[in-house]
Amino acid sequence: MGITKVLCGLIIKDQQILICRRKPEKSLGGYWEFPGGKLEEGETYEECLARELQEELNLRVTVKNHFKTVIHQYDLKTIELISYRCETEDAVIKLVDHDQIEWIKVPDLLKWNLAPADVPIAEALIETYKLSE
Ligand SMILES: Nc1nc2c([nH]c(=O)n2[C@H]2C[C@H](O)[C@@H](COP(=O)(O)OP(=O)(O)OP(=O)(O)O)O2)c(=O)[nH]1
Repeated sequence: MGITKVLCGLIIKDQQILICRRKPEKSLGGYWEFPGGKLEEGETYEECLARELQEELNLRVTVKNHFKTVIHQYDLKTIELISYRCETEDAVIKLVDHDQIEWIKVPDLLKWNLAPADVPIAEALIETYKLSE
């Protein structure tokens, strides 16, 4: 089986980052993640992320720089999780694939039950945040 490419957005606003909890009926239900989704054929990474964030949260974002890519093997599949920093002016979020969202401080990320593939991204973000202080 191949590797599924998944894009996710690191949306930081007023010093806080957005995390979303996957609905219980979804794969990895109940885990917190950086919102995003699977790359479709013919899309660039930036197009995929902008589309997913619009569909899932009704957020219009500007996709900024690539942050980190993680390859993670779950029991049933392997994903390549590609994270980008994103910015948004929108304040209102609509929930479609998630049942809860939180804006949290970056140093608190590991206190949440993150999807396993997201943990190395969270760790790297925390390190970057420490250096920038
Ligand atoms: N969107 C997103 N997905 C993530 C993250 N971390 C992580 O392991 N994943 C996994 C969950 C899903 O298996 C896959 C993304 O697919 P999706 O969000 O389109 O969800 P889905 O339920 O349609 O996917 P599936 O697993 O049922 O095929 O990547 C993350 O931070 N963001």
